[in-house]
Amino acid sequence: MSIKPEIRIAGDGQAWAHEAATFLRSICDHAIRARGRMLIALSGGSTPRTLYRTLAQPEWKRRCEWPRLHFLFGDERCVPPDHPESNFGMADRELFQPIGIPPAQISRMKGELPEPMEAAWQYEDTLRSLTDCRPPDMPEIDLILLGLGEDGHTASLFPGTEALNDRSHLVTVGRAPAGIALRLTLTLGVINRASVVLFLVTGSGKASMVRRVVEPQSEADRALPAARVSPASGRLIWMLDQSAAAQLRTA
Ligand SMILES: O=C(O)[C@H](O)[C@@H](O)[C@H](O)[C@H](O)COP(=O)(O)O
Repeated sequence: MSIKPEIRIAGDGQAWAHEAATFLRSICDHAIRARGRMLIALSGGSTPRTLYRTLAQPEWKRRCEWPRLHFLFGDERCVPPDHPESNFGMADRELFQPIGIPPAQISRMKGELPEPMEAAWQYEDTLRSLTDCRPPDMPEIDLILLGLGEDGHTASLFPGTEALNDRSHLVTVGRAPAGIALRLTLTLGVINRASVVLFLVTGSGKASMVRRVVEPQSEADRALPAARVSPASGRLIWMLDQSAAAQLRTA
């Protein structure tokens, strides 16, 4: 049973980035008040980069309790951290360095390891250690940021791949049809255990896929990776700009 998503629509461009940053801070403040600290898994891609740049601006830097946050990643390309395609590398340039987040507050996926499954196992250990969670229980991440690909992928869970149906790992190796093929990714089990999942999607190019995922009309729609994100006891929120929301019927 899929939970009902919360749809938030902001103006295009900087208006969306400001609304997304304001909403993200409210989620962080709530989690920090409840638990004293917050585990947040970052997404890669160009959409979140706009948000990270906004959060790194002076008027935002002082508005978040950064020392209370511990940064994880939803996925990572199998490349070194200084590679231009590295999700950690992008977050480090756009968010961690400008704000001064210390390495002790960051747990990155080691995309540089020669054996990707070894990197996946190491990250599983990191997740379990940070959440003090033993098998068979599923670690609970406070907030997972996700993007949406035009093919309906999210994190590095691509349509028709084994990673999408991996139920025996917390972290697995995904295969992308283009670009860097091998990628480390959280599995749906971990994503759907999160307290809050926040999709960040902008641009008219995503509008038809947003409608298919948010308002599925067929089994094919419901089988899309992003459509299978449905936190069992958490919140599912879509932070859209007007262009990406243009084909939604119910918003
Ligand atoms: O590593 C990545 O790139 C992300 O995990 C990926 O799932 C991304 O969110 C989508 O491909 C959307 O990317 P854009 O935000 O660049 O459109």
